[in-house]
Amino acid sequence: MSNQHDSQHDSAARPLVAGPDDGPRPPYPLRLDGKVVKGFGRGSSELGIPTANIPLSGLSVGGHEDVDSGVYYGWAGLSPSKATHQHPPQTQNAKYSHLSSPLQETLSSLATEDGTSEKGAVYPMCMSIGWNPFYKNTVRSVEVHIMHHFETDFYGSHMNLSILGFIRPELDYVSKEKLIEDIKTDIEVSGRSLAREPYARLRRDPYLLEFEGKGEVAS
Ligand SMILES: Cc1cc2nc3c(=O)[nH]c(=O)nc-3n(C[C@H](O)[C@H](O)[C@H](O)COP(=O)(O)O)c2cc1C
Ligand SMILES: Nc1ncnc2c1ncn2[C@@H]1O[C@H](COP(=O)(O)OP(=O)(O)O)[C@@H](O)[C@H]1O
Repeated sequence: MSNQHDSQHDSAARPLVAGPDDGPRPPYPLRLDGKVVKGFGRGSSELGIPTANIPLSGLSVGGHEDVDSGVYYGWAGLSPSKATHQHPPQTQNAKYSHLSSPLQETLSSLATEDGTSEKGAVYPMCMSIGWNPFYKNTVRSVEVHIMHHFETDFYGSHMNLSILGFIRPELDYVSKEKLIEDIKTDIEVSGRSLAREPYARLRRDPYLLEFEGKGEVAS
């Protein structure tokens, strides 16, 4: 059944954190991984929100084929590449200027903390698993928006994901603008949810930087 959001829908009325404050409860963290592959090319060009896709098989690698479709938040580890070696300026989160200033600070600190090393880098992320009802996709996809400004793309990198909570089911929308508004709220919810200490500390989960034996590493 399709859940179409009507014109009464108000992103501003949504709760701004998801999941219990004392930390993720089973089945979280959910771990999955895969190589970053091409999607449908709509994320950056149509929505202004790039999403790194991993093959659907990433769900079965983690044993999570049955995971509900929807929007989730957590941490993403990226294998070393030109993208992870850049040291962008402080203004890197200018793209989040629509968000409240406490949240911009949270995102900024989450993005610049010692998450980068020669082993790769760990970033806050917000992701969608599903059929993208707005676009009526015929295949399920796993798409990750990393809350960080990259100077280059990173197709071919390996991405390790630790999902810490569920935000909402996937929905259909009356317009592209409504979809974008909800994704921006998802990004805000993810930043606030991950900033809580029991979630923030899971950024150091060693799994996030384990890439050996998981396929080629991008140059
Ligand atoms: C946080 C987040 C939430 C999303 N929520 C929905 C949704 O509720 N409904 C939907 O149809 N698509 C949703 N999408 C998927 C976008 O439609 C998708 O990223 C877009 O189609 C770009 O796809 P592409 O990268 O394969 O080109 C969401 C994406 C993200 C990153
Ligand atoms: N912040 C980001 N989050 C996710 N992907 C990003 C980000 N910045 C750059 N990228 C790059 O952009 C690509 C996604 O772009 P997008 O327009 O959604 O195209 P497609 O869906 O065809 O892969 C990712 O695979 C990645 O290489």
